[in-house]
Amino acid sequence: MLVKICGLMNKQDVTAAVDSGADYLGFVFADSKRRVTPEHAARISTGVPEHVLKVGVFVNPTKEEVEETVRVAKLDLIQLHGEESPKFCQAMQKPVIKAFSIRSDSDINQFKAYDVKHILTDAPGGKYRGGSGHTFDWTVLKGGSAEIFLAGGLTPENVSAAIRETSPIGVDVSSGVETDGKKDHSKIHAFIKEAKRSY
Ligand SMILES: O=C(O)c1ccccc1NCC(=O)[C@H](O)[C@H](O)COP(=O)(O)O
Repeated sequence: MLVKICGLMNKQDVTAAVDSGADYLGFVFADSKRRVTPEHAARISTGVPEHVLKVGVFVNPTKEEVEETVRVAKLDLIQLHGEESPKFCQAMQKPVIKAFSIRSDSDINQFKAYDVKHILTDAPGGKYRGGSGHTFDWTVLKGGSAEIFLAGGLTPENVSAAIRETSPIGVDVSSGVETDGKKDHSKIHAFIKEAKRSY
């Protein structure tokens, strides 16, 4: 089970995620309370072991913006969280995680047009496009055949049930490992332990 800890904003939180066994680290470059600059992401992820991959999260970016951010922040993957087309995803220089907001069964039909590394399913955003801390109806994923990365309102308490119900290839979390809006190292540790145990 792959685990992505998203919305990392400082070195201590990056270290806690790595030491707890995270596979992917997410840095948000879109409009968000968790937004970081490419330079800051580069600074706080210096020294991360090579097997832990750095993911840049974007919403409807330009190709140039992604390329510059990949270069400065030394990203390994690109997460596209807006209405990016299959063609745009194809044009990326790094493997793509394409995120979809899931409102109903029909949303899963969009997946097949995308030839990407991972499909990530998330709850519809609120003020921002992601990181809302809300879950969506996991039963809609039962009709799909794609291997998905599950996100949206996951916590150390519900991740095990979420994995059982949806059999994802990976799980992604941001709000559920925070206390009072800040990453909580004991929650990061508990989340990763539960996710890896539930596999
Ligand atoms: O996390 C954000 O603030 C964010 C803002 C804009 C676009 C995407 C964003 N996050 C992307 C993620 O991968 C989150 O981990 C995902 O939406 C799940 O968030 P949460 O429900 O808070 O666990």
